[in-house]
Amino acid sequence: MQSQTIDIPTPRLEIRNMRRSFGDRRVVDDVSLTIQPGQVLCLLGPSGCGKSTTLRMIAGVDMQDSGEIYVDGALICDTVFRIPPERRQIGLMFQDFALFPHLSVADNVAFGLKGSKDEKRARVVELLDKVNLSWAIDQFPHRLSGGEQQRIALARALAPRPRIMLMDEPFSGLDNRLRDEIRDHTLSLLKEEDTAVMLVTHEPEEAMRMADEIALMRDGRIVQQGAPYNVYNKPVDREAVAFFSDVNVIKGVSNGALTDTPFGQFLTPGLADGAAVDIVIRPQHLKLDFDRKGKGPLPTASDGVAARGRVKRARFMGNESLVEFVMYYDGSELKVTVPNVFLPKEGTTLWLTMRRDRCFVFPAKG
Ligand SMILES: Nc1ncnc2c1ncn2[C@@H]1O[C@H](COP(=O)(O)OP(=O)(O)OP(=O)(O)O)[C@@H](O)[C@H]1O
Repeated sequence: MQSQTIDIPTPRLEIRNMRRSFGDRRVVDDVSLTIQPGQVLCLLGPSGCGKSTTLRMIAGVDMQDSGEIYVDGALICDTVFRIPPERRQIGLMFQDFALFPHLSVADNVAFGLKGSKDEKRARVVELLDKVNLSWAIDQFPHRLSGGEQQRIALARALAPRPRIMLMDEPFSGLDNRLRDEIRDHTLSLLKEEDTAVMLVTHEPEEAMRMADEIALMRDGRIVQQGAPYNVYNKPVDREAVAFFSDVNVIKGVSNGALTDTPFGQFLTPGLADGAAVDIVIRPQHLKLDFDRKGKGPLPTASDGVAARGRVKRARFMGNESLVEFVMYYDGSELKVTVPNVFLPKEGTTLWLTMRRDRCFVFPAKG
């Protein structure tokens, strides 16, 4: 019988079982990740969960208590062996990207480059062209806008052709108007250069926009990892749902693998009788319909189940309206977001329709 070999590409970056404590507090707890060339992995999590510490250890400016770091399959750091930061071929970009104020744009971009004067100049010209700032080659940083300085910092970080790019909230200093444009441009440039990217952010929207893969971090651990679609649509727990958007939590108690809710009975298999249940749904996944003399919509099975609620408050939020309800069934409160302007009066009765496949069922914590 012939044996088959499966060709698994060597990751550009692999970290295994990384741990780091400060005092008796473990801030990075057994973190393992891989990134392929040309792939963007977003390390996403709330402030203080250990993202930057993870990044600093990979960059070599902090040292893990245990764990290993490999680049293209070769060990670059464990607790005994350590290649210094400047020899790791890792590019860094932080929110405070600090260009050298006394150097021209050309000299800033050429700063980490080796080779002849002509070779350096050619690379500077190539990169400034890629970030659409060829015209600024002889300018000094203070003459440029925040967005332009950020693009120069990107060119500087990419100039030595790093094998890996580590980015810590690199866009958070930019105003909203610029941010999306610069994010998209940065992303396409990083892909073009085939760099493996680890981007640290606490903003789910940024991670969804930039990432091929999201690693969701909480209290020093990776709690979930996958493509943005999967992390958003198959969250591991209630906190993971809530990290991406506002949520409604319908509380219930499982009995005979069923839980009563304003929307009828829900299947809650695998839960013991008497177990507390959280049924979680995002406000944008509830649909609204008008009340017709006490009667609501007649949804098909795929539309879900309808229940009556009374408007408690409605607010216009810019792109959408947020309507808060008190449910007739049990007085529980639910929020619904509706595109554009929809501001029903307080006390109006409306029907909410909930699709079961949009809900997440978790055992309640605590
Ligand atoms: N050198 C240090 N000494 C002591 N504690 C530290 C040190 N560096 C980080 N910490 C603590 O470790 C925890 C994780 O910090 P880290 O900067 O990795 O979090 P983060 O997820 O990047 O947060 P943020 O998004 O706010 O930057 C924090 O509570 C921080 O105060």
